[in-house]
Amino acid sequence: MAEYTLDDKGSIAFRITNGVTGSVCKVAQLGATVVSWRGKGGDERLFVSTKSEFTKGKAVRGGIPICWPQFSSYGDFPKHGIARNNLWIMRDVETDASGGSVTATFMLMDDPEVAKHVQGITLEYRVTLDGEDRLITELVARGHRDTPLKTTVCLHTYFAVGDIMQTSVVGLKGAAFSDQVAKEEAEQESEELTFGFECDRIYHNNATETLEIRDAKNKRKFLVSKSPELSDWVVWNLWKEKALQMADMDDDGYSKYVCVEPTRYSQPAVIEAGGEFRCRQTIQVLPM
Ligand SMILES: O=P(O)(O)OC[C@H]1O[C@@H](O)[C@H](O)[C@@H](O)[C@@H]1O
Repeated sequence: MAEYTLDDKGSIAFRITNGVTGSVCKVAQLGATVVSWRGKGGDERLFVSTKSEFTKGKAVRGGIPICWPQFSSYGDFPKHGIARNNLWIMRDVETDASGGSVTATFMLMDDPEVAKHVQGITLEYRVTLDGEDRLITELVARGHRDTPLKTTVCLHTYFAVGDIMQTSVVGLKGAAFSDQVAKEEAEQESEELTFGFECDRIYHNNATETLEIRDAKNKRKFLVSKSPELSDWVVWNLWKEKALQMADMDDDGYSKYVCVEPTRYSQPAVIEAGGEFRCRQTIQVLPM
């Protein structure tokens, strides 16, 4: 089931409910950003800063912003692209009675702001609450233009954690990464990546399909998986000092989230005329 609702700042959002599992998510019209995902018991799984503005032209600070057609500032598009801060429409909702899943499909609205940056691409986003209480988000970009478009992409998920000091990311031991804070290449030595500092890392060309986020304070763990089209993992927490400087982040916001982001960065995707690019993340929450 899906219904219109308002997000926290009074702008339009869509509430999607899975009647079988009891899970509910909320997708803002702004950026088709999934801004809430709760299980049957009401536990919130995504972090959203209370200072998020929810206005066109600005991304939501939290949830799952879609960074497309560019990850970060690496290219000619605005930082993290134009999908996250423009308006989307909900196209339809399908319920798969046998599998117990519900999928809402969103389309990026073709308005002048979008057309100013990229033309001849249809962008579709499918948000599924499946029968096993998983959240699946899939982005599909279809080309109908004469020239191919080179893109990078990132599903920039802010996971809600009880305390960042009791949080770790597991599955990256031995992985090479670009440290965007120290501006150097490094390799992860430990089994668990723990926090206590500004962390901004691109684990490039990393084929690990699933990472585990241990949220010890909430006694739960997230399993986050990426489809093979997403070649990289990004892990980001801005930490104390930068949280104070960031206008749309709560002062203590850094302690309540970790971003683990399935990303396509190392080798940009090329969308040919008549072709498409598809990528997906799947998230599950388990007790710990
Ligand atoms: O402030 P923004 O544009 O939402 O970006 C947040 C962060 O997003 C991460 O993906 C980047 O690796 C960081 O470098 C960046 O700071």
